Amino acid sequence: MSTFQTIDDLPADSRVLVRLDLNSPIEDGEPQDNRRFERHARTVRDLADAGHRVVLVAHQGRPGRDDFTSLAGHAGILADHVGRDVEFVADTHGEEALAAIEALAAGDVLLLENTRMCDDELPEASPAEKADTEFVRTLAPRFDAYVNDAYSAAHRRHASLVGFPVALPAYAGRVMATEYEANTAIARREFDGPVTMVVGGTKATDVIGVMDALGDRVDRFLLGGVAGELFLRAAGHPVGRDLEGMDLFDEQWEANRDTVEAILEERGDAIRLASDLAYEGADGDRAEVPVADVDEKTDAYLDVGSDTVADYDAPIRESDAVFVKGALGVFEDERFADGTVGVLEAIAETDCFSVVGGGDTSRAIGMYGLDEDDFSHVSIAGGAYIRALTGEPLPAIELLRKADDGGT
Ligand SMILES: Nc1ncnc2c1ncn2[C@@H]1O[C@H](COP(=O)(O)OP(=O)(O)OP(=O)(O)O)[C@@H](O)[C@H]1O
Ligand SMILES: O=C(O)[C@H](O)COP(=O)(O)O
Repeated sequence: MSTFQTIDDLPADSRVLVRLDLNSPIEDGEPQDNRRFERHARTVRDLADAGHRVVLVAHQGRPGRDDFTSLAGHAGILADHVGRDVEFVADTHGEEALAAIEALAAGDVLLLENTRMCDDELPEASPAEKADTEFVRTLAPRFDAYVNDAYSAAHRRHASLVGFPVALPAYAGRVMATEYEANTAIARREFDGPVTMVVGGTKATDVIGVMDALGDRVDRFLLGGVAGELFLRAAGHPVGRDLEGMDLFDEQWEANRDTVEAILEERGDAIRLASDLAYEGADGDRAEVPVADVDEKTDAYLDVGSDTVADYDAPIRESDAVFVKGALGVFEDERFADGTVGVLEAIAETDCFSVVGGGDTSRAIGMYGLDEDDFSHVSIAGGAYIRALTGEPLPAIELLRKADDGGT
């Protein structure tokens, strides 16, 4: 039995309310196209092609932040990916929204306004409390079913994520089902051979928490990025100097020092640290230094070095599964992309099960001409991916699961 009821199980001619995650980078006030649109388009297209009436809800940013804006621009980008019109109404659940929902014909697609513009959406609360908000009580009776495709927001207990599945029969969309299967594979430990995790990026506290929680479900951790330098510090090397204007190292070092030292002590054999690092030399070019030669914290290291890339190659090729969380360097700058790209290339060349997660890190695949099809799964989730890796239940997903068990 599959974990969820999916959109393939929907009764014919349903009126469906569909939660997507279209949260995107905003530049000059406009949403920027990204993988989320492309992935969700498949769910929307399949629902519309099946003749359902499709109403979409999604969020953008948070009140008080620069990226908190209307979904008007998102509708056009989504329409291009779906290959159908996506009507937009600048209302979440008022008269205008209700009239537009009422007017839909079979196969029509309508996007409502940013859910976070509705006061009932954000404060986190229990599913029962969220189901009892005016937002959910007003919209739910207009639909036959609720579809959750917003895997990457499933760690939030917001009305559109946990309220509607209490009020309506709930189904998983294509993105939800695919992301769930791939990202929980490591927690379910469904591999016979070695499992490797590549750990990097700037959110050291998050990834160190994952390393701690995963314990021996992972055989080898290959480290880089900020987390990697914190482990090198714990091993006695004076690294971890911030670029001007950043505070990535000292605070995260204080917060994680005990955990890092404990992991090194307990799982030292499983941890591979960089043997060399790259920095910006006096002439502006990439320069490298063996970690053993670093005796003063004078340079900001922006990538792992070429010996490290070579060291990480064999463990990747010997693995049954490789999970990536975070970049090994500042790959946005071509001079410091070797670590991230080298590791991704090695993974792409093997036929192991591979998952690349994190919005930033997965951008490197397109930037450096790698083929997404060479990876088993490229996740569009950030916080939800981190939690899924360790098997932590995500509230919105638990509700879909209960629906499959016949509960509410
Ligand atoms: N040594 C370093 N110093 C500063 N930044 C670094 C370093 N190594 C990697 N990075 C940065 O880490 C970023 C990617 O990691 P991040 O922790 O943001 O995670 P992500 O998992 O890709 O994304 P998200 O969690 O935001 O979806 C890249 O943008 C890269 O520039
Ligand atoms: O972009 C994301 O990671 C998700 O949409 C969750 O957004 P949030 O962190 O603002 O809740």
